[in-house]
Amino acid sequence: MTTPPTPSDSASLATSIFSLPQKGRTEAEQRLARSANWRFSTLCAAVDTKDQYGASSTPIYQTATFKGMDGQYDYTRSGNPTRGGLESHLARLYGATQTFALSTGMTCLDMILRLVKPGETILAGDDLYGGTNRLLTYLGTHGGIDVRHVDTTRVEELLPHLGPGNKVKAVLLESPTNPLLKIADIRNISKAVKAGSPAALVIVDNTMMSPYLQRPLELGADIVYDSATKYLSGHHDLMAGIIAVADPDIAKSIAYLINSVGSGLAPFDSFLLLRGIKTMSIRMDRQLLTAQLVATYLDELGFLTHYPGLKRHPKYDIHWSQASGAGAVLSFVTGDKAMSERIVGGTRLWGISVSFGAVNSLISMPCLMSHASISAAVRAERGLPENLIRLCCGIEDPRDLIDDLEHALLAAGAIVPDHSYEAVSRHASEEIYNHDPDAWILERARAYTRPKGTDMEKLVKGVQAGLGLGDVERKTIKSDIVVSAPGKVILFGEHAVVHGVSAVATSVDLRCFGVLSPRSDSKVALEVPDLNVEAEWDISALPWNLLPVHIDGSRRVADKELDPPLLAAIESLITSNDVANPAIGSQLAFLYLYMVISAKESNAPSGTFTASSNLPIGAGLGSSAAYSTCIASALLLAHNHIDNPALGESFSSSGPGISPGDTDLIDGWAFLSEKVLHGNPSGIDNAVSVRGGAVSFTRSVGGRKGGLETLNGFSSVRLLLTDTHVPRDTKSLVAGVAAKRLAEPALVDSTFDSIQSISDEARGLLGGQSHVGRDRLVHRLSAMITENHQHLVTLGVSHPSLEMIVSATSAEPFNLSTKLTGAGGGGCAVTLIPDDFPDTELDSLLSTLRNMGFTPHLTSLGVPGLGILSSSGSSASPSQSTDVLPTDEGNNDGMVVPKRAALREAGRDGLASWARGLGPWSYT
Ligand SMILES: N[C@@H](CCSC[C@H](N)C(=O)O)C(=O)O
Repeated sequence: MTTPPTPSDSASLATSIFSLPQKGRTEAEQRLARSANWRFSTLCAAVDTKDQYGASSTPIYQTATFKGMDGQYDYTRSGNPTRGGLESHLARLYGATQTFALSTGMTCLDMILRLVKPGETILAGDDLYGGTNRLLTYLGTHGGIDVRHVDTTRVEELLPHLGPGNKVKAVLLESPTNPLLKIADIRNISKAVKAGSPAALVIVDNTMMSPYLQRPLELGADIVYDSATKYLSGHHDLMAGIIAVADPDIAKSIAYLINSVGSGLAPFDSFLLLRGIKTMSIRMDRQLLTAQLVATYLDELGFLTHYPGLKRHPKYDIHWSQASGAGAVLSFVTGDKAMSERIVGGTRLWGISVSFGAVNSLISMPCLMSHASISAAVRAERGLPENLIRLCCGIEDPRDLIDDLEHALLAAGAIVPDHSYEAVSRHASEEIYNHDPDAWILERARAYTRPKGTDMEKLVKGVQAGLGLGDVERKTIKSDIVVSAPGKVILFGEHAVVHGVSAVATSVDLRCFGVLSPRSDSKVALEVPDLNVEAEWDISALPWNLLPVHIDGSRRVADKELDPPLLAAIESLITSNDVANPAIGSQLAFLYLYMVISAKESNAPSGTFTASSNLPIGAGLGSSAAYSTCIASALLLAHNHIDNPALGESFSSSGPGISPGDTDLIDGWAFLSEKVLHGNPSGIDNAVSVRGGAVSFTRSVGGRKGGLETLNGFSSVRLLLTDTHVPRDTKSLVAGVAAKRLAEPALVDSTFDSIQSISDEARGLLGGQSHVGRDRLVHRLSAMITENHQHLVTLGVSHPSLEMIVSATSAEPFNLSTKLTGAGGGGCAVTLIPDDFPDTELDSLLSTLRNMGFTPHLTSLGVPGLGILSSSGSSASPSQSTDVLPTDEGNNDGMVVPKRAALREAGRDGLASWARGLGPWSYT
């Protein structure tokens, strides 16, 4: 090979802190000689550290420059003692003359492939990591390099390319390949390349194995590289890559490139990597055992499973002749992409993520994630199944990992219980595991079988047969149904509303989001991560016999009242009947609506409802009504009781929407759910949540007529909602006002009259009848907010924390109007933000409030009500049940996360952008 000119400082890259200081040289050399006989795990842990203070772990030399003119180091791009220490340590692990630590595995490949010149040829595998394929494609299109993909599992496939006159400069191998775990015969390929193309370099991406399991330099390869982000570091907390070479000339060339480009690993990452390496062998020992169990389990269940630890792997013997373990990555085929997405979305312990080698286990669909940068056509050409699932085992207890996977396989309908299997007791199972994990896993797999056929109907029948359900036709939805609904603030009239005064409430742009996703195991499940709720029920175990009305078909119109015996029976299924506890209430309300809307068992669909909200819970902002609206609308959509905007079944000729009839229907069911949660709610919260905008509500008191009026003239206004975090007791605050009215009737009644006038004016302004301009509207609303707050102070329901917010916001330079909202006594305050309020002042107000210990949320009033994701619906294509989050590359290289999982993981602050990214929504 041609060696580029070697700069004098390149030598510093090839040196380590333990080998250099003259004082310790003899000692270091002695230790090196002794370490020649040490086994791998000893080598991992025995890091040779020399430093002036005797530090036991290699210090971090966090410096860019080094003083002096004749020292070993001058500049960290060229060499750094921490990186040098790491590289010396790694050289022993790889059996290399020299190793280099770089910023990523892909940087390693970039450096190595710079040794190939335009016009020369690279031979690479046809099953390989998507990022590698991307770089090779780039070199082919931009670097004038002839890149050829061949089946590297067959040495004879390479031979024609190595014939006379060939220009092969690099043969790039993965073994096992990513993600199909195919095996290349490194030893024989190296021999063939040396014979046919002596100038060519055999390069091995060893990431799947790490030097612990496979050392390709010993098999004849010229250059090995590893993504140290994986097993070497082991914790997914850094990115790094390692190049290992045997030939000093190749080492010089690589050193030259690394120094020229500046791709060496930073000191802190070098330190972290050095720390991770010490535990590599024990981590991997555990990971390998688990991978073997998982692969055996899937194989026994009848999935086509790729793992070189399985005896029936076509290259089992070759793999074990060149490696000492099968690794901790395996992949399997389900035959159905939608099913694979359900499996991936159904796991808890297995994290949905790219990469592998970390202590925590990961699950992914390569075609949608790590290999998405390879076009679908090329993937198909190379035989990479779209439904392939890749599993990367961590160090968790294998029993928990199998439990979790089994649960997801069952829920996805990928396996069904084998009815003929006689289960062993839990105790016996533990005994078997303790004595013989291989026998244990075979026993586990015997309990299930794969359903015959792949379509959903057959799967569901398989589940029913397995559960002995005879002819019960269990329904499921075909794809995710995604809904959202807003919370509310009472703008005017709280407390007075209890005594017959009108209240005005508007929707607020903080929302609950819900996804109803299909499953096919005859279960219904509820997940509300904000409340730590994760519950599932066998549909057949629900108290169907207690349903009050037995009619054909399911229920379209909501009952006016709850059915106490049914509610009590559902309560008994839930571990506690403390309805006031939102975690319990959420389950009760969901199951109640689920049963009553289904009306009979055979109508009840299998599914998982997942809800998460960015509304503070229990702060008087209508979080329960938003949740109720979500469950009601999702269940009604599942039964096709309301039109699905996704299917173009809209009422409006101008585009998809939710008809007034459907809006009323949803509101009725949301109100019933509110009754489950609150006993005797006014109905204003669900009305606002379903309809959005603003409503005026008058309670029927003392024979006077009450009612609800939609205020159509309300357009969105900015609002600051500030949570005091002071807990309050609504009941005692309401009782306090009633007691005050008894004690001071004249004062309280005149206060109520004033509040009624405010509500009347608000009704006029917001109802669209009075045609005032926008400025005047905001000005009047501000004045009425200040006035209404004073009345609430008179009623005795404010709190020092609320008064602090009122003073802070009304002070110069802000001059804003604030009132308490809801019950008062703590909870939230609302501040109207005029349209022309400067952003700089808003920022300063937000920090003022935060410094006072409050949490302000900037939001809008009068936003739309119930939303249904337009691309969701019971008849949509199953493949739409995942979200593709495009990367910055803007191609199809995206990360796909099942909607249910993405919702769980979005977190309070990420919900709104998650929802926006899903596609167009239809609103009431
Ligand atoms: N978006 C990334 C995906 C990284 S995949 C990382 C790893 N090699 C794996 O196989 O999981 C990219 O485009 O590179």
